[in-house]
Amino acid sequence: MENYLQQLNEAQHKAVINTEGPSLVIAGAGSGKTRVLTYRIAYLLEKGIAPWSVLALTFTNKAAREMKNRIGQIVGQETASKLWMGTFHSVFAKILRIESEKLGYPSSFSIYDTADSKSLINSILKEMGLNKEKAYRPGTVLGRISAAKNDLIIPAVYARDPQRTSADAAARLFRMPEIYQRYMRECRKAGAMDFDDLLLNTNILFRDNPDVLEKYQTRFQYILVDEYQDTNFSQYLITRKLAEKHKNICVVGDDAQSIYSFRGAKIENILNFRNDYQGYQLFKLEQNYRSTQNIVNAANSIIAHNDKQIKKEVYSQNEEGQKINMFQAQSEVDEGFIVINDINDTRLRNQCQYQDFAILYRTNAQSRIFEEALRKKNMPYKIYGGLSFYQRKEIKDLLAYLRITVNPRDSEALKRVINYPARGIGKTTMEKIENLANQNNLSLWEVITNPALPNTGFNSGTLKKLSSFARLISGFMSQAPNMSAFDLTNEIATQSGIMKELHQEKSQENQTRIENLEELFNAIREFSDERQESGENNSLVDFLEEVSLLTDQDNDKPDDLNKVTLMTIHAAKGLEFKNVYIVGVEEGLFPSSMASATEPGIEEERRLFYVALTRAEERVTLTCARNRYKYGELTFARPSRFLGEINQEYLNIPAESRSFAPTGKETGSFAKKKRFNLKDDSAQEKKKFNFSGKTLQNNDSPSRFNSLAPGEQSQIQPGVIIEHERFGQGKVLHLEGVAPNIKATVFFKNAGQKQLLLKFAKLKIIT
Ligand SMILES: Nc1ncnc2c1ncn2[C@@H]1O[C@H](COP(=O)(O)OP(=O)(O)OP(=O)(O)O)[C@@H](O)[C@H]1O
Ligand SMILES: [Mg+2]
Repeated sequence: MENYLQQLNEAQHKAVINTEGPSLVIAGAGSGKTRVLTYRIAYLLEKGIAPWSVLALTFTNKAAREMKNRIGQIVGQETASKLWMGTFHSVFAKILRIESEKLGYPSSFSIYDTADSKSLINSILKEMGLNKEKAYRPGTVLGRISAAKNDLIIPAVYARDPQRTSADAAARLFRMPEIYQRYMRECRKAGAMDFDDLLLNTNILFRDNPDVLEKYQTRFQYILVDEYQDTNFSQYLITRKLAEKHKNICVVGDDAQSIYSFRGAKIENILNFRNDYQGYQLFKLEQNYRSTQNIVNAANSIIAHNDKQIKKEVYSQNEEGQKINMFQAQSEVDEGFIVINDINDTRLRNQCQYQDFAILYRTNAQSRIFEEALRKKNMPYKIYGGLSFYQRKEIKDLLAYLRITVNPRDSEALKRVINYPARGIGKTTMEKIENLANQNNLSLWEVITNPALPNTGFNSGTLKKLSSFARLISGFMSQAPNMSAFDLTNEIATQSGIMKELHQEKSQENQTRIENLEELFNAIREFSDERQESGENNSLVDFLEEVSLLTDQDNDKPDDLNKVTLMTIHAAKGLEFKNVYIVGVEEGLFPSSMASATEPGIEEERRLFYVALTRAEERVTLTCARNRYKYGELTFARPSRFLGEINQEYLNIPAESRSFAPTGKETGSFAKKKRFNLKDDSAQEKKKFNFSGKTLQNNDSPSRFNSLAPGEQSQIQPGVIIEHERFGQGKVLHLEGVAPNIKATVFFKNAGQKQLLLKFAKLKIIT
């Protein structure tokens, strides 16, 4: 057997073999947290713990797959395949299917994706006559419902929660409680759960069924969670409940990499851990194995600008490595070419593979420029997120047929295909059916198949069309139990008329669609075979579940190996690449303009920047553009404040890009100044963890007026109210010049219009 324990340093080794009781591993990026978790599981299995009594929760399915694979190499794949391992959503979806009856759901419940949820919200808004109101955008409404669910606030409580209702009132969303209530009702009628329901319903299941909770508490002797800093309250509570009995819970995380608070992630979960599990063991890992010294130091220097963090240091004993490169391009198109050319040069010079390169951006929309440049150069690439394979129209159409076959009450799926291919079931008919469904508290399917339907005023032509659709679906339903998922899908593609429809008009577009559907058949076959081999469930329900729970990191196909990777930084969490390009490092883009308004927002963006930097093993390149199109208009872009915040020692700035040389006072080496000081349980340490405590608040500075730090300078934007040491309060009118020589024109109430050079002016930002 492989001696994997030798592949650990002393601190990691300790964290692996001390398996009993609660453990907290908090450590910086690339220090082997995921490796510790992986080897800890291998170690447990080797000691004879049954794989099905281990529950391991990862942030993506891909991470789970890789971890399982690695464990399999040590203890045998068969044993590894029996672990309960996956994302929160996929593991608890599995448990919910087993226990669905207790919640009044069918075991083949559908999982609504974001598009389904938005479409449902749209219908609800329409019914309530709110669809023309500007405040009620489906995305906004869904965001609020999602936040409520992840805080375990159900509709009845929502309406009584003053914090929520007053926030809604401020956003002019007065009818949120009712929308939320209706949304829940519709999902239930449809036998569907959205992503957040998977967690909420798990909590409800455990709350209302002590026997069920006890069963899983007993089963899961060991619970392990990766990326703990990004769990939300709902997830936190699930693990806490499950761990109550054995208390063998090990969580690993890095507060500096918490980047999902916009989705409800709570950094406080780490703090709660300390309170919930008295006598827990704390493990700290200090050595980064991933990156060069230069990259680690640069990353430390940037995260040091955040107030709210658990102080810790990470060091690398890898090579010092080269400095971080920076390029400022004229335009976004130039940025694309600079990056692609640099990838090509580096690949040839350093004999790298395409797969050694990643281009990371803040928003999906930035990918297009790089895709075009890569295509022009004939370089292979794979792109994550954005419009993934499973979001294509033809794929969603066929999947919708599969969904209603396993759960005919799935109204979003039904709406999608009842008239595709065209069957003459028009909008008016659908509106009537939806009304009937609402009035009688039924799903659309229950209306269509209702014996009383002929008495509701439809003409005989329409009735015929509806019953022929119902017969088609019923046919699929009765075939389903006797057919493999693959054969059934083929059958449905033909009998539904989708294939005929696509073959009828011979266009390039339709040809591509047919190829995509064939790809879907392949995916189903692969899924069935793989699952069969490992002895896991491989029904159509399981396939649909897997597809609906794919994350941005998951569309990695085996043939996708030697390609340049394009992804958002959020999706890059946990991953590593030899060469990393962080692009669009500009104010308003990164940090994003939405986040720049508040200090917590900026801190989260800074953590995101830290995550981006620490993905790299050898080389980091930062790029920005002078001009960029925004909403169809060419705008002047300023380099990001983050460029000024990196300790200059670690940067290589070409002469033509000197304009963003940092000017701030933060040039001392953070790495040398501060040692890792996360000590176990000392009173002083507790204080540091207390985020609301004084130690982490920086608002008691001695003088009221200082020159602005480079980070703050970029908060000075037209419209911002400032207070000047001598001139008093004034409003910023406009800015000119490039950092660090930005001049602001300000109108002061008492002193009139003045021009200030921001790097010298002694100011305070008021709003
Ligand atoms: N003791 C070690 N010896 C050699 N390589 C190691 C050691 N520990 C970890 N590594 C390697 O260092 C890299 C980073 O490890 P890992 O991904 O586990 O870190 P992490 O703390 O989970 O990072 P992140 O914070 O990005 O999630 C991996 O390539 C891993 O294989
Ligand atoms: Mg990790």
